[in-house]
Amino acid sequence: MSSTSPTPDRTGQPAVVVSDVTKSYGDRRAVDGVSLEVRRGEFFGLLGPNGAGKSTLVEIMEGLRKADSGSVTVLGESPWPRNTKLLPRMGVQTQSSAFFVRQTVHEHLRTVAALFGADSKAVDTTLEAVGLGGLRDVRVDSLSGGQRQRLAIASALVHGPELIFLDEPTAALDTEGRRDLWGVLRGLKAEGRTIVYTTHHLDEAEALCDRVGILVSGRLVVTDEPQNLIGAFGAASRLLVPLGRIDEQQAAALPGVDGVTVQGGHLVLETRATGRVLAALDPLTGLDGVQTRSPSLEDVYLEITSRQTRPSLAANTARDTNSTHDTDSTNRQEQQA
Ligand SMILES: Nc1ncnc2c1ncn2[C@@H]1O[C@H](COP(=O)(O)OP(=O)(O)OP(=O)(O)O)[C@@H](O)[C@H]1O
Repeated sequence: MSSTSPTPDRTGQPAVVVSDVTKSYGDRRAVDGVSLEVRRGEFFGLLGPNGAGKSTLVEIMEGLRKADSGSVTVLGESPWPRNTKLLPRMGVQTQSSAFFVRQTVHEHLRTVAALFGADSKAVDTTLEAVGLGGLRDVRVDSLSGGQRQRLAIASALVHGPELIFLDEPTAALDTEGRRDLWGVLRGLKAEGRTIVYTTHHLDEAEALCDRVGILVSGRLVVTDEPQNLIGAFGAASRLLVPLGRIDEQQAAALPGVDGVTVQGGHLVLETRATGRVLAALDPLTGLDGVQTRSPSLEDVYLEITSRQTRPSLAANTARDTNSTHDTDSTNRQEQQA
């Protein structure tokens, strides 16, 4: 999208290195000993429930907040105290991005581009990319919430930064706007840029991210590729059987079925042995109309976050993952056990 491609990295250093970072607000521990690395060119998603510490952690990486302890390196530099050398190399969209509200959309973005010494031609291409081309002459204070969000994203991208931080960039967007932004983000990754973003949309994280990290109560519980997490946690598949074929008790008694619920017009059979259950269903009901749903990142996320918030299971997860720090895939087998 941008005319400026990121300078190829010849150092082999990760884009971001976070080591044992801690941050409290009063007696509330928002980030609790987090360590992680984001590789150059990687699309990294930070996931977690409300209040888990995602924004605080991202703002520490961006140099907008000071960690209480631990260290952070961004593109080989410390982002704190405010490091002006990093500003042209980073794009930042926060949940409270500031705007020049009396300017038009185009004037606003031109001002932002000028602050970074960016090419003014990038203003038009960036507005088009985020779907604001038709609103260039509208005043910022007349924009809807979703349109402002697009402008905040445009403001983070207009100077062609090599590392982009986006905090819930699709939160206020409609379905079409979300899908459009996915295209923009994929384009940025294809240009070799590194993206660190937070989201509550698990389908989006699964579709876009090379790796995700899940934060719960300030602690990084796991970090891995979405597909690896789905495999490692052995989340259940679902078989949807039209109602009236078999009853709940019969379904629950089938070998390999872990649970049965009724949803809409279907019995939903949870299983980690799809083939066995299909083989058992076939002689009873036939397989016509039976649908199979594979486990998703959302299933794994719900399993991990509920384990962490239920004390007895949290103890198991802490033991299984060996450490609550950057576990990556190394402990996958233990997690499964
Ligand atoms: N400026 C602040 N002053 C005091 N407490 C804060 C401040 N910012 C965040 N917190 C608290 O720190 C914790 C982590 O907040 P943070 O915004 O980082 O979480 P989050 O994961 O980004 O949440 P969300 O998904 O709701 O945006 C929360 O308990 C929040 O109430």
